[in-house]
Amino acid sequence: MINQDTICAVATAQGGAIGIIRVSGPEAIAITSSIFMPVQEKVKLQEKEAYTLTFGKICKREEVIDEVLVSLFRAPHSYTGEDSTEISCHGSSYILQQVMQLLIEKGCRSALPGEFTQRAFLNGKMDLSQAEAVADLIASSSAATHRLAMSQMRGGFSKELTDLRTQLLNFVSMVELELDFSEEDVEFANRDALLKLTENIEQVITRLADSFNVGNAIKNGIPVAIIGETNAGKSTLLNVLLNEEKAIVSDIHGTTRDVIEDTITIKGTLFRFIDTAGIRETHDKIESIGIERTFRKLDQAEIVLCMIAATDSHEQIEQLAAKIKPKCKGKQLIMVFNKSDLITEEQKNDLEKLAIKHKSSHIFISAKNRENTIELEDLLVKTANLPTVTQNDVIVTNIRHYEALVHALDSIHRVKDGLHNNISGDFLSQDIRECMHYLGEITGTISNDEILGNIFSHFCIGK
Ligand SMILES: Nc1nc2c(c(=O)[nH]1)N(C=O)[C@@H](CNc1ccc(C(=O)N[C@@H](CCC(=O)O)C(=O)O)cc1)CN2
Ligand SMILES: Nc1nc2c(ncn2[C@@H]2O[C@H](COP(=O)(O)OP(=O)(O)OP(=O)(O)O)[C@@H](O)[C@H]2O)c(=O)[nH]1
Ligand SMILES: [K+]
Ligand SMILES: [Mg+2]
Repeated sequence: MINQDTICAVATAQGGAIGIIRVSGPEAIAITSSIFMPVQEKVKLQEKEAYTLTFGKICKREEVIDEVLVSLFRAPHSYTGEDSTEISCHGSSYILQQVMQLLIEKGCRSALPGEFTQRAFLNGKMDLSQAEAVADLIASSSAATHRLAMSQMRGGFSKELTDLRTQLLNFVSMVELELDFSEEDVEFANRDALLKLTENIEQVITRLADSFNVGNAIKNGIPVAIIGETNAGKSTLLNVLLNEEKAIVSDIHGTTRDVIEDTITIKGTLFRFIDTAGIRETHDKIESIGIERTFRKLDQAEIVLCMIAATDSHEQIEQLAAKIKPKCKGKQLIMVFNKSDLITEEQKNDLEKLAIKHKSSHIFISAKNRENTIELEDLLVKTANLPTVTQNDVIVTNIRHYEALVHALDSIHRVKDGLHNNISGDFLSQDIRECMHYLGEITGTISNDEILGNIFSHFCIGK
């Protein structure tokens, strides 16, 4: 047994009708029993079977704190793999604190964030990527994020990586066996078969690493930067898209100085809208810093809304386009002509020609009057073009996993090059071992306290 402490925590959010306290560890049942009196007095909690529910009361000296239900789990058949109980109380924070205090008096310790799930991991109930998916599942707020987290929690990702690792292990064992017979110049590991396997592994890892683009977009939102000259109406548009007065709007040029961002789901796609400081020549020090940030955000965006007041002169528009277009390579650029309420049909046709000349998709809106803004939203969803995911898709959503995959890919490339160049077995085995190491980091076969601490400390208490 790795954990000798018995831990307890409130597992439910405040404000509900019922509040649940979770207890887990070797003394979980004995300690719970010591503060709990079953209504049927002959019954003893310690003697009850696993997966049963017992009704009774919890008293502090003479005073009844609450009437509760206690559920019972016996190791290894529980979430943590340890003996566990759950005490369902009425959802008063006073009651829950009183029960927690009693448990602690009898020898429990308050659980750290994520400690139940950490124990589940340490007791082999799940691997590390599955444990991380538990946190994602709790945080999921859309069908897509739910599907990704559910697929990862149920082990789709783990299975794929474990399979790869097993293949590599078989492969490296043979190479290392050859090293033992180095005098005799034998070849147990058929180099052609190895090369084929390497190419296969390279393909799988590449696919997984590439899926991070989609995974990250689904989980954190597709970054959309709203860029343009001062007073183009960027902040007005942000507020319309978010349906909230998030940014200050005024007729003063240079109102927005710092980057303002927030996410919202439009037709099932999560977007992260980023309002930026308007671009203009300025001697104002703070505004200049804001404009620098604008360009940095432009860098991170996948979609760029280049906002232009339709009332601006052609020359001004050309200048802006010249400044922004070169910075949008590999991004989707949409020219948004705002304030179309202020222009004539003729002016509109002129601008249309300009947009066609620049070969970029464009739209006319009036942010202030909310004209055509729904069409802009539709255009955004179409431009984002996110694939719909199912629970069977294996998609990387976690930056830690992505980084490990990039390292693994690097090592597998070296293996491949090594095979092509006929390098010696000991170098080959070193590169294979390295690849295995990085894959093992994802599932937690390889882990250290720092990594674990970092992961579980971001969980909520009681999970
Ligand atoms: N009340 C309550 N609800 C909950 C949880 C919980 O711990 N308590 N969960 C927790 O987050 C989730 C459910 N997860 C769980 C996973 C495994 C086991 C469990 O007892 N597993 C045993 C038996 C499996 C079997 O019957 O085959 C095992 O793994 O051996 C319990 C809960 C969501 N809802
Ligand atoms: N007529 C008209 N006015 C608009 C429209 N959209 C925004 N405005 C006005 O234009 C002015 C500037 O709007 P903002 O949203 O602050 O512009 P911005 O691009 O964020 O400006 P900076 O933050 O200074 O770069 C405000 O007075 C808005 O009310 C529109 O569609 N039509
Ligand atoms: K402004
Ligand atoms: Mg603004």
